[in-house]
Amino acid sequence: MTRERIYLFDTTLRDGQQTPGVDFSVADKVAIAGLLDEFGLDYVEGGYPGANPTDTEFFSGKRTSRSKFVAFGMTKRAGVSASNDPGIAALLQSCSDAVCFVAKSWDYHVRVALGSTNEENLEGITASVSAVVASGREALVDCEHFFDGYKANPAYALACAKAAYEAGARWAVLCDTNGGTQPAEVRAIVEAVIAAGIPGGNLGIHAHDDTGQAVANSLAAVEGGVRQIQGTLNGIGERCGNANLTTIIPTLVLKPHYAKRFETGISEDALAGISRLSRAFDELLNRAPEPQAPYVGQFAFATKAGIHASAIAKEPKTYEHVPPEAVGNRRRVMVSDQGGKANFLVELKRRGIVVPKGDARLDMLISMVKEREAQGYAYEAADASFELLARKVLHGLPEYFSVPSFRCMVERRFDANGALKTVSEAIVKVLVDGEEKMSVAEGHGPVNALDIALRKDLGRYQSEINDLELADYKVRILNGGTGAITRVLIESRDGTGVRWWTVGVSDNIIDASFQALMDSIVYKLMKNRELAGLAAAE
Ligand SMILES: CC(=O)SCCNC(=O)CCNC(=O)[C@H](O)C(C)(C)COP(=O)(O)OP(=O)(O)OC[C@H]1O[C@@H](n2cnc3c(N)ncnc32)[C@H](O)[C@@H]1OP(=O)(O)O
Ligand SMILES: CC(=O)C(=O)O
Repeated sequence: MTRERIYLFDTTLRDGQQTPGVDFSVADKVAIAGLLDEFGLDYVEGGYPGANPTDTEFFSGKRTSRSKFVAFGMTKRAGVSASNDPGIAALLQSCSDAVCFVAKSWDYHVRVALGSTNEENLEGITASVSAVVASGREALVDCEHFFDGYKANPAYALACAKAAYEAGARWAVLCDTNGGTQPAEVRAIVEAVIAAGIPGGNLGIHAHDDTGQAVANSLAAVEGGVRQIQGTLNGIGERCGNANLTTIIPTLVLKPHYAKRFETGISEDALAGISRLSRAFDELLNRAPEPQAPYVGQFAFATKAGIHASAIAKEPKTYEHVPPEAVGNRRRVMVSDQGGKANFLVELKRRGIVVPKGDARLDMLISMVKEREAQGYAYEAADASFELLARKVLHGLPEYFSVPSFRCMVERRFDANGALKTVSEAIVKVLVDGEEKMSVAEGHGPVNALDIALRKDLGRYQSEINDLELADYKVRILNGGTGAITRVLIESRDGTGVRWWTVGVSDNIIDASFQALMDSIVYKLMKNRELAGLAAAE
């Protein structure tokens, strides 16, 4: 059976740019366009040339080699010809393969937002598309508010989409701009549009996630007959975001319901890079990846539950809807108070720690983890602290150094200029090879000062921790009041690019931070020895 082609259109660099807090530089856009192009998207929409200097500069060159490079802009204004409209001129001057117009398709918007007549709007669509087609480029029209418009005035919404199609637009894209339409409505309206004469092969869907249905709406539109899907990486976009391509693409490729009927431009090899793509994008945005994201999230194939872990150890398919490797992700079996022996054995084996199921030390480790979790530790979130604890209990771990005492001070005082200032200082005594070293440091806060002092002089280990950096610091108060128990989680990374999390728990936030900082350094020293093929004690 021949499969129909679904075309994938990425609008990360255009609608994604409308996300609060997201502001791409030209260099960011070049890098992201490169990632999308390499991944195999059919269309990469780069932005709005003429709207701002970044986008105009970005469109001064062609930024993709395989994907069609798309410039976005609005249809011409009423009262001017397409050839005299500065917006159209900027689009035609851009180095793009295709132009995607946004056009009103809800008569209410034409009246209120444009202040023009329905006829002027239709004429604007026809003239704008014709100008792009005459320039030899592909034209697309995002029919803004199509579904709301169709519900209010079906004949006019259809007339807008038809004006685009009949003027030669390759795609009329039906947009759920306000994101409130439900999947069954999307499907029924798409079917009505096709019945009215626009072939599904010329229709696209652009869905927003305001009711958490952007992915469902995109797939409902495919069921209805559209053959282009617009979306963004990790679902970024205006308000609640756009349809998430990192969810839609694996679904189309891996789920037989779609894969039997449709093909995309994404190969299975490329799909195995989608988790990396998603994380590289978050890295560029400097934001933490969403751990529960379908397919690509850190927890997408993670299990805490003992009953699940035991079955997964026998046969992974028991609790996995697709193999994690297919999307470049991995299985994680976590240790916590929700886990049994199976969780621990799988996790220990993955870390190269072999222990027989009947070993009494394993029971000791499990009860220690459960006891500590009851006090507030969270080992499923602190992989490195778990490994240190496991190695200590099962095989012993050398004490590379110890900290007999530390002191942190926070002082609020007037400085020499009479300005009120808060100063944090830490003094740490470290014992290395029997020699006591004392380090003093100032920091932005007491934890920062403690961290700097702790890592200032570790004797013969100092050169080994020079590339150690703290990447993230999270504090959680586990019960209320000023005497509350505090959990601190610290993410560390080093020059090899490896990241790890450590945990500390105490009724004192400095003490909890100290535990997590110590675990981070000890883990780094242990990891260095493993990499060098040395015994942990060397
Ligand atoms: C649903 C979507 O996501 S559509 C994409 C939205 N994205 C953006 O708006 C981001 C980029 N936009 C911008 O930088 C600016 O809005 C610009 C440069 C495009 C225009 O700026 P300005 O000329 O100052 O106009 P302004 O932003 O105040 O208002 C938009 C104008 O476009 C008109 N307009 C809106 N949609 C269309 C359309 N499809 N066709 C023709 N005109 C339109 C509006 O009526 C309004 O005109 P008015 O100034 O006569 O009232
Ligand atoms: C065009 C667009 O981004 C929308 O209608 O949502």
